[in-house]
Amino acid sequence: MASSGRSGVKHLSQEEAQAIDQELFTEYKFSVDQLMELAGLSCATAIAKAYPPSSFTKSEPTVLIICGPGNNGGDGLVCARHLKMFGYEPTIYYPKRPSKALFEGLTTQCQKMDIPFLSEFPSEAMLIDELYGLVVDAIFGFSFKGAVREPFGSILRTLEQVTIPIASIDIPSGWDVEKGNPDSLQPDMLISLTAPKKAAQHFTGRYHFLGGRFVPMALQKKYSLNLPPYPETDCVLLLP
Ligand SMILES: NC(=O)C1=CN([C@@H]2O[C@H](COP(=O)(O)OP(=O)(O)OC[C@H]3O[C@@H](n4cnc5c(N)ncnc54)[C@H](O)[C@@H]3O)[C@@H](O)[C@H]2O)[C@@H](O)CC1
Ligand SMILES: [K+]
Repeated sequence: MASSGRSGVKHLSQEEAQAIDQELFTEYKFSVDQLMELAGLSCATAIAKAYPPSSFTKSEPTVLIICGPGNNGGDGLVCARHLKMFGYEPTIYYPKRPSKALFEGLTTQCQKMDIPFLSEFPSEAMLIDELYGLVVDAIFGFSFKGAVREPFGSILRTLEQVTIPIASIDIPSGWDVEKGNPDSLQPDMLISLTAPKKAAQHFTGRYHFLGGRFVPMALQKKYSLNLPPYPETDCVLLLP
């Protein structure tokens, strides 16, 4: 069933999100690297708009980025690299790394840019609040299904306790892609890539951005995305 939010933009089911993703690769011949770069850049840009370095109360604009095992995690690695370029101090936690050239390359790029990778996740939410000004949740995106498996269950339980803002990439992790999850993370920011997923209708944080300005018009029309126009050359748009 079609659904749309206040802006009139379509909210996608899990199946539709995966179908558009596949079509971008198979019919439109984009590569994953290309779209991941644009997705990650959108996320870093949205973060820079909502939380400029000058707004951080810490002496440095420190950001903890938690990357999951799929492409959502890849978006997080790209986002970290751009945040560093924008003057932030990102730190990455990446516990489950796929052995694929794409992810290995993105990891090396971050390492060579002196972005630290934590070997263990902070055991207490209080430690995260003390050390960082923002958390980026790049754990799960639109392919998440079922009950959360470890080590991500305990990571999410810790994140539920932090008081600093959380910015979620594409889906707040632990949320059902269509139904949401009132008992899991409640992020302050959501960056919906391509188009919001149905779960975004349960988002109550301050900033809902649309990002990933790469969907060709014919594909937007085929899926009736009804995307609002992005301003000028911007790669992100703040939704009402
Ligand atoms: N088409 C698009 O719009 C684009 C999507 N991108 C990103 O790609 C994401 C989708 O990526 P993927 O399809 O790789 O999937 P995800 O990154 O959503 O997650 C899949 C991974 O999570 C694991 N997983 C799934 N359910 C789990 C559970 N219950 N407990 C523990 N682990 C679980 C899977 O085994 C798999 O390793 C999007 O949300 C978006 O962030 C971008 O990279 C590029 C463009
Ligand atoms: K996420």
